[in-house]
Amino acid sequence: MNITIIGTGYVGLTSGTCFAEVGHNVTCVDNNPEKIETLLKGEIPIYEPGLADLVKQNVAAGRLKFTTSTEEGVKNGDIIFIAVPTPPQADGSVDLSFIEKVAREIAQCLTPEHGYRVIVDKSTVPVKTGDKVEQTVRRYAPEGVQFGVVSNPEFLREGCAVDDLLNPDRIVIGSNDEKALTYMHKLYEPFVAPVLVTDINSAELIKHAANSFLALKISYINAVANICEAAGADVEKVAEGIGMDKRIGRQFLNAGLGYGGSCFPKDIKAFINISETLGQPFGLLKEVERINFDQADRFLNKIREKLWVFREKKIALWGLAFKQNTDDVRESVAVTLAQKMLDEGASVIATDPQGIPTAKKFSNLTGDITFTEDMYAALDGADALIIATEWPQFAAADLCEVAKRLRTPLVFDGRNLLDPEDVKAAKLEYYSIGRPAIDSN
Ligand SMILES: NC(=O)c1ccc[n+]([C@@H]2O[C@H](COP(=O)([O-])OP(=O)(O)OC[C@H]3O[C@@H](n4cnc5c(N)ncnc54)[C@H](O)[C@@H]3O)[C@@H](O)[C@H]2O)c1
Ligand SMILES: O=c1ccn([C@@H]2O[C@H](COP(=O)(O)OP(=O)(O)O[C@H]3O[C@H](CO)[C@@H](O)[C@H](O)[C@H]3O)[C@@H](O)[C@H]2O)c(=O)[nH]1
Repeated sequence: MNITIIGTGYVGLTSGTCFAEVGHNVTCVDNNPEKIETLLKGEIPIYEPGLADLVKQNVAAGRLKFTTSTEEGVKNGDIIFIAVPTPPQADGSVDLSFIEKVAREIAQCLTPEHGYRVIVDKSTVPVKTGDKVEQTVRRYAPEGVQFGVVSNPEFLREGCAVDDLLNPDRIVIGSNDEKALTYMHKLYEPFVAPVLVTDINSAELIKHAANSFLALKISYINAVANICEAAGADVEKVAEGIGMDKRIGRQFLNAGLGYGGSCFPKDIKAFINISETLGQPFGLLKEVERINFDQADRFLNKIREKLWVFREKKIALWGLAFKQNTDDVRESVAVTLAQKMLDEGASVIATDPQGIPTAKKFSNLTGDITFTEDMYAALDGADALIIATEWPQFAAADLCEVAKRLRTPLVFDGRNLLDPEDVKAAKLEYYSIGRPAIDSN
């Protein structure tokens, strides 16, 4: 089929490439000329494992194209996806101006000669946005244009997006238009995954409800971790014990510094706002947020307690990305921690396998911060090591080397990555989340 994706960011580029990979002809549109230029040169603007090769292969096969022209995209695509940002506003509500603009642009490019078109929203949007998209396209399109509107929320995780797209747990298709549904079934035919068809409002709600539930699991285990700390129990054992119940499951029960990234913080805020707007306030989610934001402060207090003050302290920071296997630093807890320590006068030397260029470009860190590619060099002469992102490289660190390089063998592990037995063998003083502290003696 001929597919167009408007918005070639994390979601647009990875999903467009995966649609091409299963045999569709895909045109990816973006209004950022720099991004399209990079892609046309054969480079990709983000780090996502496996994506660069897939882009190259599908461009070479003639199935994947990039352009800045929405007109060209609309001409090429029987199915037109919208994958533009839906950022939060100050009150938590969603800024839908990017969606509205694209809906208008699509409408103005459509002609009756194009025949029937399906307009699919893949961005994460508040329930009832589909209605607005339909009204807007209807209002701005020339008379005689035929189209259907679909909500097809995206559930990919950064860092494993290609696999999530090619082998999804489920595909959710929401539409009240039978013809649009036929197109969508054909589009997803090459995928071996259950397809759930719903009305458009339910599909939109599924996305916010799913992200909120995952965030709730994280805050739940973090609250349990704090109880474990007070009681001298081990949250890792507790999570294992809870997670062995198939009804609960072990995933998303990793205690730590809490959730960050471009999705959970904004989507939980949005769902709180949506529920209030609909007159059904979702107080539970406010508590999820509170627990999450307190996690980083609790961790900082733990560090302050040992270092006394940050001023004139050199801190080695392992992690800048909001999670492992990505270069994305949007709403990264690691970056928040770094800024708070810098504000209190620490000098920070940070490392991350992929996040250094993005942190330099986007995170606006101010103060005495330097970066190094070498995770061990970051430790030289530092007063403490802080682990803030769950990269496997950090989990597999040579802890004797860590102890040798630090000025004082103090380690604060915000992601519970290190094995307590290895920590003891390396004679480190060690503090993590919801697990007993380990003394260096
Ligand atoms: N990042 C994720 O892991 C993820 C996963 C699932 C859903 N989502 C949702 O998908 C949506 C997009 O997220 P993202 O992370 O891909 O954002 P992004 O910022 O990485 O990409 C969005 C792209 O849209 C482009 N754009 C904006 N306005 C445009 C216009 N008028 N015409 C053409 N291009 C335009 C931007 O230049 C940018 O490249 C959001 O609603 C987000 O919540 C994101
Ligand atoms: O047990 C866990 C799992 C995750 N996290 C943190 O939670 C955040 C989000 O992680 P993850 O969900 O793996 O990454 P995202 O790429 O943000 O993916 C989420 O957000 C996307 C955008 O909406 C959805 O598509 C995905 O299904 C959803 O998992 C990160 O800061 C992680 O460090 C924890 O603290 N503990």
